[in-house]
Amino acid sequence: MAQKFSDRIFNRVKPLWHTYLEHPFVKGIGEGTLDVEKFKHYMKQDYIYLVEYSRIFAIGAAKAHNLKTMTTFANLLHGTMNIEMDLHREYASTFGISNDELEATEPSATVTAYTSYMLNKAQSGGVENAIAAVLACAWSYNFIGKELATWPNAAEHELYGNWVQMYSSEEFSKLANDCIELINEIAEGKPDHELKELEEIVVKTSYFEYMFWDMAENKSTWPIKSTV
Ligand SMILES: Cc1ncc(C[n+]2csc(CCO)c2C)c(N)n1
Repeated sequence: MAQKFSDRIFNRVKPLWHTYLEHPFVKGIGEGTLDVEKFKHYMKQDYIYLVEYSRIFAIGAAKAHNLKTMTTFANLLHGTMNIEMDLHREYASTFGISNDELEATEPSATVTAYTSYMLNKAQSGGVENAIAAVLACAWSYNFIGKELATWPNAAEHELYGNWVQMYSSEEFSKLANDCIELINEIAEGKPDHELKELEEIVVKTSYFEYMFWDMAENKSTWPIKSTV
């Protein structure tokens, strides 16, 4: 059987994704030692990241060529805005952060660059660009979640256990697999130069994922603090 496009992509990003597992922020979640102030910064930034990210699912649904693709994007949109963002709202409420405060978070340089890149790719291309833009996010979180779930007590940790459980869950594995299935369907019959472009989007978003972990670890916003 011919190699699936997702296998080709995975071979390319695997070394990169393994560096996530070595990242101090991700290790801190898995080992339960992460500084809670870093986690709060991450949660707030991730919340507004997910707002922009959700727009890509909506663009994908609008650009879909068939009902199955449209339904998958709609399910991902629903899952993100309701299930995934509920996790953030629950964490925020335990930290005494209101939903309004969450929503009013000023996006960091990394979040701005990452979401602008994805939105640009999704808006300037066809439905295949939208799926390539969202693939690394949904898939790499499931990759990390499933790995951390095998670490001793990670899924039972009183604070970070819910995070590990959510991203390793069957429900999120299904969402990631739906994205993988979509990219394979969309890749069918496409010439290699077009596949290369899609692969590039997945590689770039994988780099942005690493930058996101760095941003969280360093609690960074913008390089120069504004005085205006
Ligand atoms: C920076 C960043 N990247 C990826 C995800 C994970 N994620 C985003 S959408 C989606 C699919 C279904 O909601 C998943 C798993 C995140 N939260 N933050």
